[in-house]
Amino acid sequence: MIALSVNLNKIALIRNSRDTRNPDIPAHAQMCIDAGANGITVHPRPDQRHIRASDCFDLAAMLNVEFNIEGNPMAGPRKSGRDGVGDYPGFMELVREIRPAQCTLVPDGDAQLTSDHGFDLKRDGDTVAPLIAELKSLGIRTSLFMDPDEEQIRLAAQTGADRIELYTESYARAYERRDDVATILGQFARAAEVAAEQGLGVNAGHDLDLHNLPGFAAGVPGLLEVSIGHALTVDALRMGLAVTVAAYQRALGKT
Ligand SMILES: CC(=O)[C@@H](O)[C@H](O)COP(=O)(O)O
Ligand SMILES: NCC(=O)COP(=O)(O)O
Repeated sequence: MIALSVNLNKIALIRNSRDTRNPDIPAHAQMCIDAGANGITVHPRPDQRHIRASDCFDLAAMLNVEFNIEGNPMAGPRKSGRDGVGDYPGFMELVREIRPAQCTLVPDGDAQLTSDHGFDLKRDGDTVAPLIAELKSLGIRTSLFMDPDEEQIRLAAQTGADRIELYTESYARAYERRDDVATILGQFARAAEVAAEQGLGVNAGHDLDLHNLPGFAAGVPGLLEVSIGHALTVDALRMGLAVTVAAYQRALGKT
């Protein structure tokens, strides 16, 4: 069974466009859970453009499903600069305080529009490994955001991480273009096989949607979890959140 973890970033983006709590983040997390979501994912960025540190505490207080916090482990403290919005404590500090079920480390720069690459562990492996060890000592499952690159995935295993999250943008774009989907999907399937050989669990995410998800779920062996937010939120504008979450579960082959 592939777990569906709903990413709430874009619901928070709407909330931040007014000085209000509407849409209420914990309430929408609960709607996702009531509709069958297996987990909730957030990506608190230093500029708090969408998910804020305070949201992470609010969610941690009410979630009864797995909580996955994603972000750049090197992101330090940042003043919010906005009345009524708390400061960003730094990614690792936030995770240390909350101790979510899972933490997915993502090598994002502050200026990025969105996550757009996996780790280069040839360069950053020695930096990442002790952070992985600390998170595991806190009882947090660790995952590294990775491109479907066999060599990099082998390096991911050497960091001591529990899982990788395959960065699925290249698959989503190939699917849109209807261009060489089988070849790209084969790269992800091989990457998942290498991960499993290395003792790593396999998650996946970024630009997965109702159209490309069934093929990915069927084509990538041993997939444990997908985290989906952008397309799911857009679909929810059309179909409603509960109906949309159920549709994504069906796209994962669950009835
Ligand atoms: C790591 C990844 O691909 C997503 O989890 C990320 O959260 C997307 O971030 P935005 O929602 O800020 O685009
Ligand atoms: N890790 C991927 C995620 O949480 C959501 O990515 P997206 O569906 O918003 O592209």
